[in-house]
Amino acid sequence: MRSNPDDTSDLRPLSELGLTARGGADPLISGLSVDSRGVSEGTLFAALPGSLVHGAKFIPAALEQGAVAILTDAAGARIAAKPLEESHAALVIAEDPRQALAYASALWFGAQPQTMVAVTGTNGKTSVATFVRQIWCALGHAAVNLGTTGIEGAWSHPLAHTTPEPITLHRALAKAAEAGVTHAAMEASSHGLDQCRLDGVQLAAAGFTNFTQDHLDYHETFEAYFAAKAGLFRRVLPEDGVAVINMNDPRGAEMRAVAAARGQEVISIGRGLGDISLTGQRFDDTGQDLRFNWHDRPFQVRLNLIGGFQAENVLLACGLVIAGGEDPAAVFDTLPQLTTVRGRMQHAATRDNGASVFVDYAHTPDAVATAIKALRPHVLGRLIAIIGAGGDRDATKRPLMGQAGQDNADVVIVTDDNPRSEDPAVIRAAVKGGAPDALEVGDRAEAILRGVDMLGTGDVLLICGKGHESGQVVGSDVLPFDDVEQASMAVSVLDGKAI
Ligand SMILES: CC(=O)N[C@H]1[C@@H](OP(=O)(O)OP(=O)(O)OC[C@H]2O[C@@H](n3ccc(=O)[nH]c3=O)[C@H](O)[C@@H]2O)O[C@H](CO)[C@@H](O)[C@@H]1O[C@H](C)C(=O)N[C@@H](C)C(=O)N[C@H](CCC(=O)O)C(=O)O
Ligand SMILES: Nc1ncnc2c1ncn2[C@@H]1O[C@H](COP(=O)(O)OP(=O)(O)OP(=O)(O)O)[C@@H](O)[C@H]1O
Ligand SMILES: N[C@H](CCC[C@H](N)C(=O)O)C(=O)O
Ligand SMILES: [Mg+2]
Repeated sequence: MRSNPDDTSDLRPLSELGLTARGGADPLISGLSVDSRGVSEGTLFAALPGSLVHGAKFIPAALEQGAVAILTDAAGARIAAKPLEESHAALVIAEDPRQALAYASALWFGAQPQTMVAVTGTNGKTSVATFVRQIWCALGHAAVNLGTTGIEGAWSHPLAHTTPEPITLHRALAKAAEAGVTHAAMEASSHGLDQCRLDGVQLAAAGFTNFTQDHLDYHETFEAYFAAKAGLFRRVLPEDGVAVINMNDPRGAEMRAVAAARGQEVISIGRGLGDISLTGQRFDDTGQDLRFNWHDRPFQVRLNLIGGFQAENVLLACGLVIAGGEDPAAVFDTLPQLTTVRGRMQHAATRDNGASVFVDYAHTPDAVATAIKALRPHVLGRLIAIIGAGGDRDATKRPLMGQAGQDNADVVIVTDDNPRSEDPAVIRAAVKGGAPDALEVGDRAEAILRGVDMLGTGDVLLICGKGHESGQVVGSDVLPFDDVEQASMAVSVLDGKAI
């Protein structure tokens, strides 16, 4: 184990990273990098096949900056054949250099929290990982969750990606372990799985929430998207690991079969079925009461969380914690202590007339439908939904998100959500394609103000899409923007209070 994950004075031979170079070369390595711009004297440069360019194109630059070893694939070795031949750098050719990098990063940084679990699925990963961390903390463990909202809990650290690339991931895990973190729950995004970013993590258990449309811009087909997610059980979770599967999802049985084929123990979750079987759910203003069975033993608990789907996420989280070795009854005892995940069905503000505003991270068609339906039992009057879709992301989901709004809400307002490099009007038009009756208000702050202004007694406004996010990405600028803040400002302005 490295005493300091950032200490590059600690040189180690390439062979200690599980890598074998051509001709038996075994140089001392000072650090790892996937980007030539991060290479310095003694670095192992991983020249990875990219979506835009092959990293091998940057091998000459990496060699010039002092790289002593290159990890790439056969295509990369061909691209940089000449500069490699002229250099003394060790060359490691791997069939899958991304996976080789993941294993090497795990060995380089060494320490990981002792008990780690991962969760995949189109929606619910952040929620499940956060609940797992909350349960572990309530049981007295030093625990973190790692994903879209960064690393949170007993140790915190910001992250740019839901599943960071292996060097960033293992550096963070080593630092967390160093700080005393013993338990970690991480999100396994489909991009992360497809690129083997978490293949070096030692998992005790892995969970599957659900499978619906997202990220077809990257995976292209539903089957490729499912195969990426199935990689968590097919490849990353070891045979003695436990798979925790939501059997209510239409693809749950298929995912269970993937796990069973590896000989993994399965804990199944479902409504009226499975090892943890949800048998009753009663909603009120501040949350819900749940009844469920753990095998044949019934439990009844209070959940201070809004949204029926959060019960599924919580029970999946329980399955993961139990799979990690905790006593089931002790796990279920902690559930009344669970708190709202930031930006997921978060209560943001209340108007003087009693109408409420909620903020939720629904950014897929299924999530929009699920979130609106989840609020319905809490709404006496009209349910108004604000919807937008991100630029430079799966364009085919846009009309489906609009339609999910139109089918389930009483009023829909279509607005902007991170247009990135695209023309926001084009994105809004696509969303409106599925919600022809929607009101279109491009400026998100104005959309929120208009939505709050519509609220009569008993009405609820649901602001979808940005959840915990703190910025609106327009072009390459990130403009400060927070839905919760905007909602409470709108309420203050309209109810005549000082801001
Ligand atoms: C689409 C995607 O996932 N891309 C990832 C991929 O980059 P790429 O294949 O596009 O890279 P490229 O630009 O073609 O370059 C190829 C290689 O050359 C290297 N390079 C490039 C330029 C240079 O000067 N020198 C150099 O060495 C790059 O570091 C790269 O390794 O490999 C890179 C290195 O491993 C990743 O950093 C990068 O993630 C980018 C930044 C990204 O935005 N990914 C997003 C879409 C993502 O992963 N999102 C998911 C969220 C999913 C969810 O919502 O559930 C996530 O887990 O965060
Ligand atoms: N079990 C679920 N079933 C359906 N929809 C859900 C479920 N859990 C959460 N959602 C919806 O998905 C949204 C995002 O939830 P969460 O952030 O937990 O998902 P995620 O999988 O981490 O998303 P991302 O892909 O951005 O990382 C929520 O705000 C809610 O609208
Ligand atoms: N992890 C998701 C987040 C989407 C959030 C939404 N606000 C958007 O920008 O589309 C993605 O990158 O697809
Ligand atoms: Mg997430």
